[in-house]
Amino acid sequence: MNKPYVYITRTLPEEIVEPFRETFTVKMWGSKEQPVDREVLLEEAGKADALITMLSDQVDEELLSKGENVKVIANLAVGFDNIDIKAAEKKGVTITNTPDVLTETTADLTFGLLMATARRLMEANEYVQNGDWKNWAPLLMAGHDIHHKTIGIVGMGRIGEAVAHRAKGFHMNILYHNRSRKQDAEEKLGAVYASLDELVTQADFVVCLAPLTPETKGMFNKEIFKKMKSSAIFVNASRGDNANEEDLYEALVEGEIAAAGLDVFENEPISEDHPLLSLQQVVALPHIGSASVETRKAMMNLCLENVQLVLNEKEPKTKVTS
Ligand SMILES: NC(=O)C1=CN([C@@H]2O[C@H](COP(=O)(O)OP(=O)(O)OC[C@H]3O[C@@H](n4cnc5c(N)ncnc54)[C@H](OP(=O)(O)O)[C@@H]3O)[C@@H](O)[C@H]2O)C=CC1
Ligand SMILES: O=CC(=O)O
Repeated sequence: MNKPYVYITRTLPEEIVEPFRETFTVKMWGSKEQPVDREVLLEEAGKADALITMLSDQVDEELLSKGENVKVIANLAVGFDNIDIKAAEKKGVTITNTPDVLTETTADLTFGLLMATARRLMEANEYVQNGDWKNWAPLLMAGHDIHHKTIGIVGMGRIGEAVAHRAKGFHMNILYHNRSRKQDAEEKLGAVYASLDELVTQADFVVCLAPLTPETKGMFNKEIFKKMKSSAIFVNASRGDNANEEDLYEALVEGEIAAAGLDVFENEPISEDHPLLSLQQVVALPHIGSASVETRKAMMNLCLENVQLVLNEKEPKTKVTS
């Protein structure tokens, strides 16, 4: 009997894929960095029983209709805004993602980004490397305190809560905003529920960790930035589209907020001449929230395990539903 055919849209380490070659025929797009050509993906979908996709691949009706035999698509991310879940469900294709295994790693990065932005670490590093450091000065590279300040987390889910744990260690006051209250986070962490307006007016650090949905798209806009403190720092580690970048740029230039730490952008990779990158008070990272070697390997393994389970007519570990 022919082995099921699994197509992976990037080159993953052979040590991860190899154990699965006994049960599947695996083919991978030949680059670790470049996204798969759309035409190649459509063609491969036509031959595949399963796909492993990246967050940069659009899984839409066109792709689903080409993949006549595709039973499962495992997305190497917890976010699944690149996938038309309803269309997949209509076609009977199982979609899986990678929750939990990346939570702590992404929280580390989010809190690290908050710290780097508040304490101007990137600017200070560049200052030293450029040979500009000639003297010690009382206000040289002075930034903003983190400890005992107020953090406002929009999207207090798995990662949001893990960020709140870190914030608690820094004796921060924790506000959060979700569509529903999280009693456990309130009890364990002393987090206080707030409306979005209350949160953005009171927080020193506004951290977005909500998924990208029609409801959250552009939620950080001109009006919201205007409500923030002029000393506020905005951190976005969820999806770029949750913030309106033109409005963010204006808020930073007009001094309506103090700084921004961004791991995600409306268009990724962000172009090097993007206005946001011209601002010293912006720390920009290339979407590396979950990028530790350990976590990325765990995510890859989870995708492969989910594919194996579905192809063996079993429930996957982490199925996404609409
Ligand atoms: N930068 C990076 O590399 C990474 C980014 N991410 C991003 O982080 C996101 C969160 O991941 P994770 O914590 O695992 O997801 P969860 O689903 O656990 O958490 C998402 C939270 O957002 C809240 N939420 C949803 N809709 C809204 C809304 N309209 N307004 C306010 N809150 C809302 C949910 O609560 P409720 O339903 O009550 O509203 C939930 O608590 C991912 O979707 C992804 O986009 C994840 C990993 C790495
Ligand atoms: O952005 C990354 C994810 O896992 O979602």
